[in-house]
Amino acid sequence: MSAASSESTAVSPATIAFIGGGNMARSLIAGLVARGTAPASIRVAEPVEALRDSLRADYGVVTVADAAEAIADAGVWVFAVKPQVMRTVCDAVAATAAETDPLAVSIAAGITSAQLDRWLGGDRAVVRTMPNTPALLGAGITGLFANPRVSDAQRDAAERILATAGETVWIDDEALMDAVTAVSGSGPAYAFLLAEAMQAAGQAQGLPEDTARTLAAQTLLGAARMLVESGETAEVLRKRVTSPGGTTQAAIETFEAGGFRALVDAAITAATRRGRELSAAND
Ligand SMILES: NC(=O)C1=CN([C@@H]2O[C@H](COP(=O)(O)OP(=O)(O)OC[C@H]3O[C@@H](n4cnc5c(N)ncnc54)[C@H](O)[C@@H]3O)[C@@H](O)[C@H]2O)C=CC1
Ligand SMILES: O=C(O)[C@@H]1CCC=N1
Repeated sequence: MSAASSESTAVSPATIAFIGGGNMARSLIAGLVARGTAPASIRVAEPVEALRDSLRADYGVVTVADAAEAIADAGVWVFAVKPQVMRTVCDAVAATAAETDPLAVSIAAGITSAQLDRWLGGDRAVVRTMPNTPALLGAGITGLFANPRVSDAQRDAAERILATAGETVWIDDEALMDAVTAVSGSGPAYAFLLAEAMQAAGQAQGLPEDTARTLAAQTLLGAARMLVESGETAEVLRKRVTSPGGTTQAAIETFEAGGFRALVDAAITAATRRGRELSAAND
């Protein structure tokens, strides 16, 4: 199949090409198909055969080994590869981008819209996004930034794709996308770390492993639902659990004395800095 279709009319704005069919692409594809996007309108370029096979088997999407085949007739290209290979991947498809003028959507940490625009040959419509893994359940959140070349229709198209993964929030200042990455892109891992630590501490107090795991997981789920559904702040909800002189106060004072807030701040600062480093290191 030719990489660059000479007939631009063959390009469909409704056809979505994923370049990279790994974990995050799989989550987004699951959301798109579950919410009604025709699998035949989704192309996935993924070099690993086993991943291609499972995407085709699970979602009925069209899978190919090479990006050139996936992008030929697609109006939207979703770049879902690691930041470290993004430049090489863009170089390989830049000539087609110049011919077909697609909307380029990236989910890569760190990589800026200006880099993507430049690597795709310049004057390209680019939406830089940062989803997270709860996308797999439609319970994710994605930050999005559009460069000035993106039309209203393309903005809507990007929003529709990422909305299948959960909530969306547009960011006007791209410099803040590294902070979005640090808070919500990486954030599920922080919740899982807390769950691991709560489970281990519960086991250390004598609880059976399964019981400790269920107690920790269900507690995080319930607390997260209260945060989202009650309309109250985390501080108010925390104080309501904390009876004066009670068990929670004993725990919270221990967290505060151990520098919990400063530690979270340092962690999110480190993740934000790493996003900037990924941009510079892969330019
Ligand atoms: N894992 C996460 O929680 C999140 C990841 N991201 C971003 O998503 C991107 C992908 O991350 P994951 O899905 O976790 O990684 P992954 O490693 O699971 O997926 C990347 C896929 O790209 C494929 N690939 C490599 N070279 C390719 C090429 N030339 N053409 C087509 N495919 C190629 C790989 O075989 C792999 O399957 C990264 O840029 C990451 O920053 C964004 C939000 C959250
Ligand atoms: O750790 C990472 O670099 C990616 C981006 C956000 C979540 N995972």
